Amino acid sequence: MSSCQSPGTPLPSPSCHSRDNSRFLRDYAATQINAFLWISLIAVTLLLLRKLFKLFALWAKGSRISGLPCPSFYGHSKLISETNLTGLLSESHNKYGSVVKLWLGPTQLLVSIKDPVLIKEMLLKAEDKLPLTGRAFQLAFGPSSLFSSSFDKVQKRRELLAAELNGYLLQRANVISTKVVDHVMEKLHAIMGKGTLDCKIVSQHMAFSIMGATLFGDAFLAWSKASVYEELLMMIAKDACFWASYGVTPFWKQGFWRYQRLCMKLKSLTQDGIEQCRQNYKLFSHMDKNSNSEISNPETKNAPEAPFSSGILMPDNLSSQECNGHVNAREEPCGNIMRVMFHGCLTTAGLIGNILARLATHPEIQDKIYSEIIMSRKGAQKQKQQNVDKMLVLLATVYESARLMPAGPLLQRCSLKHDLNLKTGLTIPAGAILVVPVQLVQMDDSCWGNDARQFNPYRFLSKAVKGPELAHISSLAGTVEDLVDPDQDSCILDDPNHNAAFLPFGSGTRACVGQKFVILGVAALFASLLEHYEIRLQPGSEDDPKPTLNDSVLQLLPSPKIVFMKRNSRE
Ligand code: HEM
Repeated sequence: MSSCQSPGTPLPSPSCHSRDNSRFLRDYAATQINAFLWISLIAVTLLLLRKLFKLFALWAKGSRISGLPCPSFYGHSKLISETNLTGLLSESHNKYGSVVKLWLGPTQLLVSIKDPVLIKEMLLKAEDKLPLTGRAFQLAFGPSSLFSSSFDKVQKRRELLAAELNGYLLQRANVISTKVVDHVMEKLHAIMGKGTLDCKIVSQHMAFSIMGATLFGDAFLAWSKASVYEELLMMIAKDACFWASYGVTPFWKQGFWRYQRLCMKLKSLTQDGIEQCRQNYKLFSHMDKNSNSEISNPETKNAPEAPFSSGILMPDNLSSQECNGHVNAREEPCGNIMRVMFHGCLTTAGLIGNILARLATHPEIQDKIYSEIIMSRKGAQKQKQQNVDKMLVLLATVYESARLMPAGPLLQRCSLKHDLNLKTGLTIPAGAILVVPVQLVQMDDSCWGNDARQFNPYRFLSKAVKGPELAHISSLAGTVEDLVDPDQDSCILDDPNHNAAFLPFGSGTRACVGQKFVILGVAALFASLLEHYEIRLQPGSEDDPKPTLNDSVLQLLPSPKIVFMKRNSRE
C-alpha cells in the first residue's frame, strides 16, 4: 500500500495528490534547468571554439607576414609607447620590407604597410576605422554619425558634408580668410605689445576663427564667448585620447567627471553659438533675396543644391537627426558640430603652425609668394579677395607643409570581419589592426627623392616644356635657384594626390572630406596675411622644432617664437 493511501481507502488522499504534483513539477523544473544548462554549456563551448579557431587562424596567417620576433608571449605592447612606435616600425620596415607585423599581445596583431601602392589598395578596401577615435568623440560629444568606426554609420553624413564643403562653401574660403586675418591680427597686436608671439597660439586662434566662421557664420568672430569656447575645446583635446583609452568607461575616476563637466559646458556653448548662427542666417537669407550671390564660382554651379546660400555650414544642417533615411534618435543634436569643430580646429592649427614656422625660416619662399600676391593684385585692382588658384608657390607651400607634418603619425583601420587579400597575394587576417606609418611614408627617400626630409615646395611644381608636338612636363624638385619665376606662365602645380605617398588627409573610402576646403582656405589666409606682414623668427628662438604628438595631433615643439613685421614699415 502506498504511503498516500489511508488504510481502508482505495483512493489517494487530496494532500497526497498535491504532493505528487509538486514532486512532478520539481522534477520537471530540474529537467528543464538541466537542459538549459546543457544548451548554455554547448553554446559557450561553441563560442569559445569559434574564438579559438579565429585565434589559430590569426596566428597561422600572421606567421606568414614577416616582422620583428616577439620578445615574449605578451608581444611588444610593454615596449611600445606612442613616441617609439614609429621608431619601432621604421626599424621593422628597414629590416623586413614594406609589410610588417608586430604582435601587441597574444591576441592582437598589428600590420603596418609602407608601400604606397599597397597603402592605396588597403585604404580603399578596409572601410572601418579603429574604434579609438570614435570612442574619444563618443565620450566627449555623445553618439553621432561622423567619425564612428563603422563606415556604414558615417557614409551618408560624410557625403553630405563633403558636398557642402566642396560646393558652395568653397567660395566662402576667400572671404572668411580675409576677415579672419583682420580679426586675428587685431587680437595679436594686443599680445605683441606684451612680447613675442608663440607659433602654436597664433595658429590656434587662426584655425579656430576659420572653423567658427565656417560653421557658425561671420557673427562668430564677434561672439563674446568665442574665447571661452576655444579654451574649453583645447582643454578637452588635452584629455580626449586618455579617457578613450580605457576599455571600460572609468566612471569611478573623479577626473573623468571633471572632463565630462567640461564637455557639457562645451555643449551648452555650442547651442548658444547655434542660436547666434540662426539669427545671423535669417539676416543673411533676407539679404540674399535682395542681392545676387557675392561671388560667382563655376564649381558651385555643378555642386548639389546649396540649402543655405549665405555660404555657412549651417549647424542645423549638420545636426539634423534625419540621416541614412531614418531618424537617429540617439544622436546628440549638436554632436557633429562639436566633432567638426574639434577635428577641424586641431588639424588646421597644426597645418597653419607648420606653415608659419617654415615661412619664418625660409624668407626666400616668402618673397616668392609675396611677388605672386602682387602679381595677382595687378590683374584685379578692384577685387577685394585674392585669387589663390594662381599662386602656385603658395599652394605648393601648403602641400609641402602638410607633407612634412601630418595630423597624426599613423592612419588606422581594422579588418575585423574578413581577411584582406592584397593584389600581391598577401593575406592580412581578419581581426588585425592595420596601420600606415604616414610620417615614414611622407619622408621616404624612395618616394620623394634624396631631399625628402627638407622643406622644398618646388617638388610640387613642374615646368611645362613645349616641344614641337607635345608639351611635356619636367619636375622642378631641385634647388631654389633654378626655379620658377611666378611672373612667367611656365610652370604648373601638380595634383599632390597623384603621388600615392602623399597622405596628410588619408586616402580611399575614409579619407578626410575637408581636404580641398582646408587647402584653399589656408592658402587664402596666408595670401591675406603675407600681403601686409612679413613673418620672422624671433632671434634666439629654437629653429629646429620636431613634430611631437600633443593635444591629440602632431605639432612642432618646442613651438617657435615669431614676429609679424608690417610691410613697408620695416626698420
Ligand atoms: C589641415 C586640416 C586637416 C587635416 C590634416 C585632416 C586630416 C584628416 C585625416 C588624416 C583623416 C583620417 C583619414 C583616414 O583615416 O584616411 C581625416 C578625417 C576626416 N576629416 Fe579631416 N583633416 C583636416 C581638416 C578637416 C576639416 C576642416 C574638416 C571638415 C570641415 C574635416 C573633416 C573630416 C572628416 C569628416 C573626417 C572623417 C572621415 C571618416 O571618418 O570617414 N577635416 N581628416
